[in-house]
Amino acid sequence: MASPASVTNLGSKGRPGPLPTAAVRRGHLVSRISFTGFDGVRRLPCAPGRLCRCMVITNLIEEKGAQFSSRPSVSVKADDDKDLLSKPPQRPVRPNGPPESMNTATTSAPARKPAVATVQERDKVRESLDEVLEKAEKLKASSSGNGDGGENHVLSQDGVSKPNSPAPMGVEEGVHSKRTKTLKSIWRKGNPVSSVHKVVRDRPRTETRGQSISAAKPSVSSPSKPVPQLLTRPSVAPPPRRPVKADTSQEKKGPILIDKFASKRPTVDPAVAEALVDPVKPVRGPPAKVKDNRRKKIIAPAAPRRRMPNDDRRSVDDDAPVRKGRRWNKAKRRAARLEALEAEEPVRVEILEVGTEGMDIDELAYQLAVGESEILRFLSVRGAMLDNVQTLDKDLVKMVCMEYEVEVLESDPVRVEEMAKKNEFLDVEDLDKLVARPPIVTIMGHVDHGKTTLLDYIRKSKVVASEAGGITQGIGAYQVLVPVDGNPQACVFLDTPGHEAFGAMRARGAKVTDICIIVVAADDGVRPQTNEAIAHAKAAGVPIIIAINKVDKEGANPERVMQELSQIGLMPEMWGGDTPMIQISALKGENVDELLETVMLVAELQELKANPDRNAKGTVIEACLDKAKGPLATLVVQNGTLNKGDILVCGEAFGKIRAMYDDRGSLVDQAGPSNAVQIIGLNNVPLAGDEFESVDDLDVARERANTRADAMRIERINAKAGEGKVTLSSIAASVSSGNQAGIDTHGLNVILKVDFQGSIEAIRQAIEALPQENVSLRFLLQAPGDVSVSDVDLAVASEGIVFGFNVKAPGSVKKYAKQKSVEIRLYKVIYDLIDDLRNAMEGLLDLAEEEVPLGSAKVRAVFSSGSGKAAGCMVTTGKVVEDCNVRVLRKGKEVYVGTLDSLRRVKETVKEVGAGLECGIGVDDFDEWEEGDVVEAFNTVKKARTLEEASASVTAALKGAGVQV
Ligand SMILES: Nc1nc2c(ncn2[C@@H]2O[C@H](COP(=O)(O)OP(=O)(O)OP(=O)(O)O)[C@@H](O)[C@H]2O)c(=O)[nH]1
Repeated sequence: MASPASVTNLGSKGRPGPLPTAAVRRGHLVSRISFTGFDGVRRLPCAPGRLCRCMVITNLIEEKGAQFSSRPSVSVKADDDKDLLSKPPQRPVRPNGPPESMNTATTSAPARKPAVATVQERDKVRESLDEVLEKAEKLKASSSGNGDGGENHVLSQDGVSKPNSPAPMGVEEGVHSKRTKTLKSIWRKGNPVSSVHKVVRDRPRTETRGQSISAAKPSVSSPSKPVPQLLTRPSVAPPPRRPVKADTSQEKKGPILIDKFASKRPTVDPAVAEALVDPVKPVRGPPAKVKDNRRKKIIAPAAPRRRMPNDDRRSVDDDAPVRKGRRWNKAKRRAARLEALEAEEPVRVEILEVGTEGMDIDELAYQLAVGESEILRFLSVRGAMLDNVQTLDKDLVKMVCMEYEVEVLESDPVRVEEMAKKNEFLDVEDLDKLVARPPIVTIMGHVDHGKTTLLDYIRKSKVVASEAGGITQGIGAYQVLVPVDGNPQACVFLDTPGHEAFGAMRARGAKVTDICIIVVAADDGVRPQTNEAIAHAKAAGVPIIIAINKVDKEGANPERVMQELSQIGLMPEMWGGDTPMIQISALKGENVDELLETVMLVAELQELKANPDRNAKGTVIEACLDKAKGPLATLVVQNGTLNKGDILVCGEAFGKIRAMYDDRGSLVDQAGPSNAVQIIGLNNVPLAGDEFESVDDLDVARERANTRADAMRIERINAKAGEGKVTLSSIAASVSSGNQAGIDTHGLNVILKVDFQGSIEAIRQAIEALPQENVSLRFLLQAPGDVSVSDVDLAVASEGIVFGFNVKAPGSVKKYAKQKSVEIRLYKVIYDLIDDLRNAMEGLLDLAEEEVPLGSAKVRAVFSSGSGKAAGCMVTTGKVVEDCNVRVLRKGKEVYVGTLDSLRRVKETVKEVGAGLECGIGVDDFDEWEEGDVVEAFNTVKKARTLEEASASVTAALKGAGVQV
């Protein structure tokens, strides 16, 4: 939109030039320019009425020395001060054009009339202008008070009016928010933040559609400065904010001399002038249309003035009168911001800062200056399925950035103190006494993927030769020395408890560890237990290092493994993620050193610390009952120092340490942080995963152990008794409600006591071979140690059976069990235990009915017999016997199954009829005999089923019920 300032500086050819002062004086200029253009050919792309009024008011204000530009005046006048639009003070000016032109209802015709400036009329004009001036001053005062749209402008050094509000008109706010974002997320290598701004601001801008008056303001007010991107559309040049005269004190009010207007004219910015004459932005639509729109508004001034963002575009494109003030509502500002963002020409950043929450795809695309679809395509090639995903997690962002060679900075480095506080083994008092400790590493993974081979290789290659032979295999942990920068550093590896049905124990193992190596065979890929191991490690918040093993094998495909892992949230470092993945051959020892170095690097980043000068705390990683030594427990010290003679509480067990052995089987007196030792002296066998702590005296230890034992007992009884996992049989039960033949479901609660923790795994593995579709086993407790009274209590509460393997049940416990009618079964051989368990499970199964065929007969005639009908048959095979079951088949299809009620031969009732003889057969509830039917005679017997047979019948029954199995 053109403005008074720009108009007054344009010559008749559209170039800057002097304003015809005389015409202004006569009040002609505005109307002439507005409606016929400067030279009578070219029309201004601006609403004439608004233009005229702007000019008059602006110049009046300038004359009065007001310190605000034309914008607030126009804004308030146009929108808020209806008086000015309709009240008489403007009327007297009407013949001269400008004021009248504000009233759109009367604009066009009078504007074309040449005005006759009589003295009287001029006086009237002066009077009316006085009034206008007063109003302008009032409005100025009010606008400066509420800040509404009429942004306060202050004079800069060079006399250029600049907004002193941070975001006066929305678009500037958009710029502001953009800058904030830039600050937060964009960093450029070697550049300070301020230069980042500069880079962003200086980059080339494209034109912005729908640019509003305020959007263009800065380009006018400081044309020599870099133009913010969204402030650039010359063809929709906003009203230039002309510099207001520097010395414009309110007090300096002189008489209003219209003649002065010309001399006060500011010089026009050439860019603005060009914008105004720029032919690429022609006026859209005739002025009359604009006038009509405005007329509507005047007719209904009370109508809501809220406008949609699109209206901006239309009004700017049409060069309709600029709406200001509160019409610049939030929606409008947002629309302007969005448009500006759309129109920006993105420049790829060099460094991108990303938080843990990741980043929206559109934001990432913007920062990388690529299309969203390109990013999505790239990710889908990498195997990431992102349907309906709006936000990429940190790893995906890194991966994409790596592709575009953009460095990623993580915005939230975890401070060691925070980590320390998170670790439950550290107390607040420890924080200022922390020293570095070796990492504790666990190796997990799917069966046969090479865990043991890797552990063996590490053990053989990294334990000092003289010590290797002395390592006690049973301790479940050993320490190796890994050279880091030439210095051997300690690293503790835990023997993992295996996998299969041992999820809970593994979860405990992962909790103890600082780093988890997950072994994935390159020829097999991610398997169920790989997922399980990853889940445990993630749940425990343990960093994961992937060892892609067996790369030496034919068919090895490490890329596929990486792709599979990336799909479950582990993005390889080499793809921009943060999960180290090392390709190794555990068998040949290839790259195992690199794996260990990575372990140490990750450990270093974790800044693992502990306070050795305090009582010991840690976790039991293995426990067993030794016939000679009594309960044995392997402990990992996670904080403090454990000493021989310390009194420990260890889950439900307690006692004084009588002896301590390290991983080489040597007696030791002390174990510091991260050390694993085997101890003797507990009163009972603790559970792997139990936490331990050294306390001051035995009484405290006993009390705490008993409290814990009670709590655990109640927990087991309440939480576990009667609880079964969802199995096929439970589904079957719910589907069939017992109506389907062959489905019978049962649960067997088991309390398993063993000599070693490792035996549990062996027994569980063997038990897994038993089909459990019909009888599900619920292990309420599986622990090392002799059978105790509390085990019997648990069996009572859950109606379970106590199985003991290589353990004893003291006489008092046996007596107690007898009183409570609890069965204790003790075994020395694992297969005996399994066989008995199988028998117990099969004993719960319903007996199956089995058919025994007798013979068959063919129906030759049908005749009446009493109230019903009977079939005259010839026995073709076997025999038909009294009271047997019969099945009637017609053309191969079964039409009846039931029991034979009468069997006759020549009117005589007989017990059986053999092959080759005729007989009469009658069935009570079946009369629809037909010649040619086949009668099959059979008996049924009840038979015990094996678990496998029961399982097969369940499967068949489920299929019959339409359940997919
Ligand atoms: N070719 C090749 N074979 C390997 C490699 N690592 C392990 N194996 C073989 O894979 C098989 C299983 O290895 P283990 O180390 O027992 O696997 P595991 O994961 O410990 O198995 P479980 O203890 O049963 O869970 C063995 O026959 C190993 O010799 C390797 O890097 N290359």
